[in-house]
Amino acid sequence: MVTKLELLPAVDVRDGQAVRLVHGESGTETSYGSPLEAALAWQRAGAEWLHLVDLDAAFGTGDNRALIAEVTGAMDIKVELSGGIRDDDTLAAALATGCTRVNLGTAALETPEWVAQVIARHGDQIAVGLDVRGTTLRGRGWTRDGGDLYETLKRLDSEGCARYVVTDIAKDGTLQGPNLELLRNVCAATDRPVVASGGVSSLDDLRAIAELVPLGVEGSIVGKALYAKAFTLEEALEAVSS
Ligand SMILES: O=C(O)c1ccccc1N[C@@H]1O[C@H](COP(=O)(O)O)[C@@H](O)[C@H]1O
Repeated sequence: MVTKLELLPAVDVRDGQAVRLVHGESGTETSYGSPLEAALAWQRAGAEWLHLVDLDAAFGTGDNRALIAEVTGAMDIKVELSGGIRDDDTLAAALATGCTRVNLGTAALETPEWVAQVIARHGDQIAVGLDVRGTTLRGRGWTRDGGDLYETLKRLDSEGCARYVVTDIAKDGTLQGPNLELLRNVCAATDRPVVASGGVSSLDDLRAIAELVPLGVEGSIVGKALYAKAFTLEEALEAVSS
C-alpha cells in the first residue's frame, strides 16, 4: 500500500521513435526522438518508474523488441513494460529484459485462461491494462471491443490479478484532465492497486489523482504533458511528494 502517488513517465515506441498518440489512434503520432534518450532523461529527473510501451507490437505492425530490451537494460529504475505481450514467447521476452512488471491488455480480453495461468505463475510481475471507452474494454491497439470493464475486473480479481493500469482512451494524449470518476469507480470495484493513465495536463491534475491514493490509486502514468513541457518531471514529483 503506497501513501504517496507514484509517477510513471511514459515512453511509447513506434517505428524506433518515442511518440505520443491522441486517443491511442494510429496515425496521430507526434515524434519525440530517441526512446533511450527520453527514458534516460526521465531517470535523470528523478523518476522511480518508467512506463515503456511497444506500440508496434500493440497495433500488430511489427515490434521494437530489441530497442525495448536495450532501453530496459539501460535503466536503474523500475520498468513497466507493455504492448504486444500476449503469449508465452512475448511474455518470456518481456520478462527477460529485466523489467519489474508487464502490463497485459489484449490477452486479458482474448485469452483469459492464459492470463489466469500467468497471474498464478508470476504474481506481482503481471498487471492488467484496462483500456476503456466508457465502460467497454478495447484491445488490439484499442481498435476492438473486448467486453465490460466491471465484469472483466471481477474475473481478474478472482484470479488474483495484482494490479490494474486504467486508461480512459477518450482522455489519452489529449491534455484534457484525467477521468477521476472512472478511477473512483474502479477503486470502489476492486481492492487491488490502480495505476491511472490518460489525460494528465497539469500539476493540479496530479494533485487530484494523488487525493485518490487512500481509495487505492497507487500511481499515475504521465505522457503528453511531459513531452509538451506543461511541467517538468521534477515539478511533478515535488507536487505529489507529500
Ligand atoms: O499507450 C498507448 O497510447 C496505446 C495506444 C494504443 C494501443 C496500446 C497502447 N498502449 C499500451 O499497450 C497495452 C496493450 O497492449 P496489448 O493489447 O497487450 O498488446 C496497453 O495496456 C497500453 O499500456
